[in-house]
Amino acid sequence: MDSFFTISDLHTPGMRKPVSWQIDAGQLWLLFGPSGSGKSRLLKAIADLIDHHGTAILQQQDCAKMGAPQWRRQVMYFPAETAWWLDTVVEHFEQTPSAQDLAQIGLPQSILHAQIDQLSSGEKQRLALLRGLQFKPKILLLDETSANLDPVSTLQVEQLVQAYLQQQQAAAIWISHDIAQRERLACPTYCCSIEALYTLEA
Ligand SMILES: Nc1ncnc2c1ncn2[C@@H]1O[C@H](COP(=O)(O)OP(=O)(O)OP(=O)(O)O)[C@@H](O)[C@H]1O
Repeated sequence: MDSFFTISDLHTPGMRKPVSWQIDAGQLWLLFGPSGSGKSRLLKAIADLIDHHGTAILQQQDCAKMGAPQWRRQVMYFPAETAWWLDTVVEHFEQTPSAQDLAQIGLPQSILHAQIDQLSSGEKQRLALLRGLQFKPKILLLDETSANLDPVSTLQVEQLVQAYLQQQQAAAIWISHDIAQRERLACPTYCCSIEALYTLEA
């Protein structure tokens, strides 16, 4: 049977070795490793945001044969530092999130009309996640998505991601330095150090 998502010999400057990886629908992988070891570069290469060698195939669709914007909507990178380009929160959404959508990640409805430059980094990370999920990506590439959050908000974000993966039969790679989070979210099979990926032969 064809695999859901396969990367083969993926390599870019900043990564020590090419990486190959097979990921099934519904899986949530926690990726960890020392600072500067290439975790973010790997996720950016998977999302086709930076020049790279190797292949990435999602449900038999080859990244190399697809336009970058279309690929990035399906294989979506959520950076640690979120990007905003308009004045207020609501202007960045295709569909205005409901009060319930916001409440599930601990945010009030009034935040929709807040100025972007008045938000904390943790508020921006949660809003960026909500915004990205509206595009229904099949692969979430989460770069320290809860690093700026308090414990309650962290749990809310974890629940949102887990529910999304089940509902949409999507998959995620989540970079996290938080050992407790790794234990909560991923059974050992789905927890992986970048060094282990580097040692696997393609
Ligand atoms: N354009 C580039 N060309 C070559 N190397 C780069 C480039 N950009 C970044 N690097 C280097 O790639 C290495 C890996 O960076 P990366 O951001 O992937 O690390 P990381 O594992 O995500 O670290 P952290 O946990 O601190 O976020 C770093 O040494 C960085 O300096």
